[in-house]
Amino acid sequence: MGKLDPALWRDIMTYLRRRHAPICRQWFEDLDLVAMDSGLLQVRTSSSVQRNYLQNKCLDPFTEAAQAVTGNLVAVRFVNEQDAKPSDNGEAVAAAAAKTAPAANSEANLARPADPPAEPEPTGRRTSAARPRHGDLFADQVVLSPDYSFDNFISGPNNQLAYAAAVAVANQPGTAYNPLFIHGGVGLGKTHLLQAICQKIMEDRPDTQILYVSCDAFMNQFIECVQSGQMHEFRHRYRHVDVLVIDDIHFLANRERSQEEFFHTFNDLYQSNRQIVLSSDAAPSEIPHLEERLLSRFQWGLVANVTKPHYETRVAILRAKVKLRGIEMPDDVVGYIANKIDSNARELEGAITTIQAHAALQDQIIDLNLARTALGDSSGEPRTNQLTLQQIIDAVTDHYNVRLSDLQSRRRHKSVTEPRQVCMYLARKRTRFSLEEIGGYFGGRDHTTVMHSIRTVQDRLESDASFSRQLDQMDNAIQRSADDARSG
Ligand SMILES: Nc1ncnc2c1ncn2[C@@H]1O[C@H](COP(=O)(O)OP(=O)(O)OP(=O)(O)O)[C@@H](O)[C@H]1O
Repeated sequence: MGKLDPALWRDIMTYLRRRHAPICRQWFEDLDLVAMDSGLLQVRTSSSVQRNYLQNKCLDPFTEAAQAVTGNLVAVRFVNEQDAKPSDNGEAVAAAAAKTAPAANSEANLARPADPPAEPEPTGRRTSAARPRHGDLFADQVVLSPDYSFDNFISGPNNQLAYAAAVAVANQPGTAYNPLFIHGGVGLGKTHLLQAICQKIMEDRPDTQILYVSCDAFMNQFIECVQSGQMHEFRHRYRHVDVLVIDDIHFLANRERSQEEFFHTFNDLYQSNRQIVLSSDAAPSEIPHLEERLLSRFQWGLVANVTKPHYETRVAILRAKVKLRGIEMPDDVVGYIANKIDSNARELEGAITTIQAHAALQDQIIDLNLARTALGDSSGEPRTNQLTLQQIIDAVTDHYNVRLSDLQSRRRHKSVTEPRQVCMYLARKRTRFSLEEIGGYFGGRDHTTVMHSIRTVQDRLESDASFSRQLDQMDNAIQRSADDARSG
């Protein structure tokens, strides 16, 4: 084994902070360089969650840093105590699965007595801990983020019930609230709470078998298993766990066969007191075309809503995120961001990333001036690349030859629904209006309808080249009119 130069790790960390600041976290300080042998650099982490996260999300920057600092073609591998001392008693092995954008987050902690101990591959993108049991069938797994713990969650009036219920479920899975159903708009912490539940249970009860998947993964696996005659494997996977966590369950809307299968999965788990945790962008009663029997089951336990954070909570979230990243941000900058962005925590985080990137590029400390410039309003004016809703409406109504009053009406004919959906999609993409605001403008529709419209357009863009060209034309027309407005 090669002798370890103590400066090596320090230099790697310095390189990462300079070149890859957004990925750096305070908990990186707990990482340790344990071996450097035959071109393989081993970094010890303090948990399997950290190990899987780093191996899946941060391998490239760490490898780049290690190669830049050593000048050699080294590979990096993340390990933890369990890798050093493999267990043979069939204890739980963490397997990962979650919603990094754009897919949903989900992590599994599957007990697999017959499996070998988890050992990440040095250069692979997926840890063997995340290796599926049945070939590639269950491979669409994502990774738990060490950031998404209860300690890092800010509880406020907007999420108190959901937070308290999540903690109760994590402390007593299967007995506190079953199912726990958390719903709310985008970026409001639903996935964070789901992952925090998983991590707490993994810490306190390592033998618990947890399966955490996105609803998309559930449905895709179901379809594949039906087609390949592997329903036995599918049912074994979903019905032999202690805790089943499914993110974005609203995707079950309109999916009759998936709903049917989920109904039986639910019953099986529920009847044997196993915990079910679900998240959704809408309350059970607002999920379109959800079978009555599922609707009532979703309401058996606790339904908790998360809403937009108030100013004080936004400030606290910003402070927590800044601390997690190990950066300095003066109070006036925190206050400025909290004032400017009132939509959701994801956007608050995005603002921190933008400001951090500006500071790194200009090699400056973060202050109010830099924050204002970074967020695009040094003059106090709205951002220049921001479009107005009217510009979008003009382009879309021109293209489809419809009137705004049609789009705002209750009419559901395709000649009206398509331009309405396109308007909602473009409004969400090109303006800062919230889902609620957009829905309100287009005939008092709720945010779930807007979400549904956006998804419909996105799906079509992927499968219909002619539609995609038309959307490009409208987008170009909108941009031209915005350019004209600016120059005129
Ligand atoms: N109360 C909170 N405290 C700390 N961080 C939060 C809080 N709410 C949200 N966040 C952070 O905001 C980001 C987005 O949260 P998350 O992914 O959980 O949202 P979501 O409700 O699942 O949204 P979506 O429906 O779009 O998936 C995450 O980084 C999360 O840590």
